[in-house]
Amino acid sequence: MRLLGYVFRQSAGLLAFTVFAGSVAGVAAAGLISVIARSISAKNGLVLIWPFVGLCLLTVIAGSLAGIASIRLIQGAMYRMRVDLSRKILATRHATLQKIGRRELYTILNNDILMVTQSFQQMPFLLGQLVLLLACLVYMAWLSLSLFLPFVVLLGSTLAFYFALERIPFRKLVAMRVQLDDLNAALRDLIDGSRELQLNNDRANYFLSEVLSRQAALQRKLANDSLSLFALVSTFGNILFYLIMGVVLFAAPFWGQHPGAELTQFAFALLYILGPIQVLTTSIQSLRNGEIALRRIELLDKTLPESGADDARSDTRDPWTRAPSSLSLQSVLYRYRDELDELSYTLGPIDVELRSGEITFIVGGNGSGKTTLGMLLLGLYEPMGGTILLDGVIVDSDNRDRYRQHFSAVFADFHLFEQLLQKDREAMDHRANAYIARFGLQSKVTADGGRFSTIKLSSGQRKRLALVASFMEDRPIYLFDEWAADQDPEFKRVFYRELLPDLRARGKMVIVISHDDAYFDCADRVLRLGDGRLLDVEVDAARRAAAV
Ligand SMILES: Nc1ncnc2c1ncn2[C@@H]1O[C@H](COP(=O)(O)OP(=O)(O)OP(=O)(O)O)[C@@H](O)[C@H]1O
Repeated sequence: MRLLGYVFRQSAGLLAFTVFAGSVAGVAAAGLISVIARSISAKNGLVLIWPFVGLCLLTVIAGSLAGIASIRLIQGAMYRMRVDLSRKILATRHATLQKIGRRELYTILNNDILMVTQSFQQMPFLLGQLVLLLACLVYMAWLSLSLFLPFVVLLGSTLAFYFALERIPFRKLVAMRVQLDDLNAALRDLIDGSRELQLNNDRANYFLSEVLSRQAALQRKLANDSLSLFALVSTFGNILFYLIMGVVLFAAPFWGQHPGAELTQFAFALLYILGPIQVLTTSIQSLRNGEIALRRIELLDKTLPESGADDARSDTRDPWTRAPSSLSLQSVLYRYRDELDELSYTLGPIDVELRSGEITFIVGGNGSGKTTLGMLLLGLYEPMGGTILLDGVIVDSDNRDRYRQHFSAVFADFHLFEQLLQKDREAMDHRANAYIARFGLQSKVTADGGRFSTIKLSSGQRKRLALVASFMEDRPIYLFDEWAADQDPEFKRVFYRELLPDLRARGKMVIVISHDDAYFDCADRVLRLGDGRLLDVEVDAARRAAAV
């Protein structure tokens, strides 16, 4: 039902057509049974040949149309589900995404959507079988009400019993899906940490036997338990059904007169509906898988805000029409909470003002809060206290998305896109190739057709390419988090002594998180953090250094 509900919301018309075609196929198949059953007891069975051929054709045509329509319906629904979720993820606060966790997001986007697709895909066939079953029941009632009534009561009780029993393997299936997150985390560790593991066989063996195999074995156990139980429940259900057939047929002579032909046709219909019943009971497990996956997707969907609910999208009114000249933090506070929702770290309160045409360094020891302050400045974290003002305008959830559009950043754990992700590819290629040459990468990579020719480069080279992408954005405010950490001495000098002053000369506000104390003199202002507090603000560092 959940699955049908979702598809219905996506495209009611196509769903109605699928249901209609599937039902026609089911009714036609039931008509075939009636024709075959009648031909067994008819004196001249040949007269039924045209109805037989016609119903065969109708079953095939309606069944095929239902199949094709359902494929389009489901693929369309899955496409929209993927795009909607991706859009919502982009509209979600970074802190919320961090809380949900990468592995959960990956499992939902990869595994769960695929699972739902597979589960949906059999819907029209199952619907056809259900309609066939219902049509056969109607036919059986028409054949003999006195045989049908005890049969239908027994069938109803068996089905109720079956669904009560089926809750047990269903619970195991839910546990299996929950554990899949842990298995996927181990698999990601295997892939991301393969170098470290290949260097140390003892660690690799421990990882294989104690981490990965353990998770894989747990998944196997849960799968074995749930699938075996499903198979048992299904077989049990089928046997009960045979028992019902036996009870109805053997006991028939004891409750009323039944002509031979009526009994034969009823027995034939009974045998025939065994097929749809078996199909429906054995497909329950796959439907349940789809249902569990869809629940995870819906849960994520609810956790993520409606488009624009977290931070209004940038199509809202822009309070900043000119390039900003000042960015102030007033008593800004941010707190991390641990798994138990207890406070684990506090940054701030921080009061500081940054200006355009200035280079500001944020310095301090590991864990002093530099990156956290950077995230607050970028508008990727929302302050838990205090205010951020850009050109005197308070940044809030109505304008935070607009605010973010003033920044370009290269994070310490940056992500390098192969595509330039900008329109007007030709002009962009031209600009990108100019930066590529300036950053000394022209022999390694080119920009062509809106993408880099390769991103398989050394880590320092990849970082230079990330700088190309950042410079291409041409934003009024730049933030670099330990950008120069893995650059050779020559390019480090170029970065601090040429590129940063160039940006400053172009009126940009430049924020640099750095441990390179040899270059602190490049800054107009140095913010020194210690244990989440702003210990010191050194102003005019660059000018004083030049004067010495
Ligand atoms: N996602 C997170 N969840 C919980 N706590 C975090 C998280 N990220 C950082 N912290 C905590 O915040 C503190 C500051 O981290 P931050 O990354 O801002 O430091 P940093 O000064 O940039 O350090 P480094 O120089 O090592 O990059 C850390 O001590 C850590 O305990």
